[in-house]
Amino acid sequence: MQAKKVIDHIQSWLLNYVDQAGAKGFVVGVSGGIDSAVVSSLCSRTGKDVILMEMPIHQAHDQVSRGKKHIEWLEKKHDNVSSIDMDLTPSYDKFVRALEKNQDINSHTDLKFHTLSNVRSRMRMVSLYAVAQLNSLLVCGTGNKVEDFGVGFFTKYGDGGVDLSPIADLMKSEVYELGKALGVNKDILTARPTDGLWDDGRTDEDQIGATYDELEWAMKVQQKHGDNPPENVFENSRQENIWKIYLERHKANTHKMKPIPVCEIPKELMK
Ligand SMILES: NC(=O)c1ccc[n+]([C@@H]2O[C@H](COP(=O)([O-])OP(=O)(O)OC[C@H]3O[C@@H](n4cnc5c(N)ncnc54)[C@H](O)[C@@H]3O)[C@@H](O)[C@H]2O)c1
Ligand SMILES: Nc1ncnc2c1ncn2[C@@H]1O[C@H](COP(=O)(O)O)[C@@H](O)[C@H]1O
Ligand SMILES: O=P(O)(O)OP(=O)(O)O
Repeated sequence: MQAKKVIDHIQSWLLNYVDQAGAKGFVVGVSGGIDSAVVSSLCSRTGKDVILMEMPIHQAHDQVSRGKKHIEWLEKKHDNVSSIDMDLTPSYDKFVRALEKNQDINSHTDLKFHTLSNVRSRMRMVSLYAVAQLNSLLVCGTGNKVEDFGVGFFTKYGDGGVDLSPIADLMKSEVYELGKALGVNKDILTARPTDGLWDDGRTDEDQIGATYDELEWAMKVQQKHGDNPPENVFENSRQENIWKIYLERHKANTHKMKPIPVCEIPKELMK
């Protein structure tokens, strides 16, 4: 990949899109992870208004401080960049208490944590859109190709609810390459990817059972062979297992990758 040229390409794409939309710039949630670090850096380079939002919800300290450091770096470097620190923890806690009054969430621990992880992501989406509308900005997405079109590892209408998606045609390893070329700091480049949505601090790899490199490999297998690759594609049992993990997630999450189904009314019923 020609990283510098890809950066210029995305920068022009962002500029063209925001201009034709008649918006003033972008709002980006910054988590301390690589995807949001790269997207916020790319948006900052456009010269348009950029608001970077840090939105902790019972967040691990290291994630918050990586995010803050990155935001400070971009604010120093670019006059068009400003930031908002919005602690969503109290609102989230209130929401959980209200939910508990109406739903028995405590008897299904796994389902409770899973559900609430997605609530966190959706609360951030609500906050990003509020700030976007108040400032005539667009909500810029941070999903990469493996998350968005491979395993569907994002929250529907949470971090998946965005206006435009500048890095969704790049594999995770390519996002790291851009990160290096953009000068993103080492703490972010070496942090283990995590959605930061779970109190026990589990990483994406802990959740999925495969690394992003492994998932990338599986996605390439799918691109080449479809959903039924020949046996000889797999060199060992680990590869067979990764393929199973990948395909299962891909199939279960296909609904997130397509427009929502609309019930078409037969013409004869409309007469
Ligand atoms: N980028 C990241 O790393 C990132 C960000 C956020 C979340 N995550 C992770 O992603 C996962 C998201 O959880 P999820 O996928 O269970 O939640 P989700 O809310 O994204 O998707 C599940 C919901 O989709 C709907 N749905 C399910 N099947 C459907 C179908 N066939 N057609 C239409 N709609 C359907 C239902 O409303 C269901 O509750 C979690 O594990 C979370 O930790 C990762
Ligand atoms: N703590 C956070 N502050 C701001 N924005 C955040 C935070 N955590 C996540 N985000 C945004 O959501 C996407 C996806 O997050 P994952 O950590 O991959 O789940 C992230 O890129 C931020 O834009
Ligand atoms: O989306 P981010 O920025 O949180 O990156 P990662 O998923 O690598 O933590």
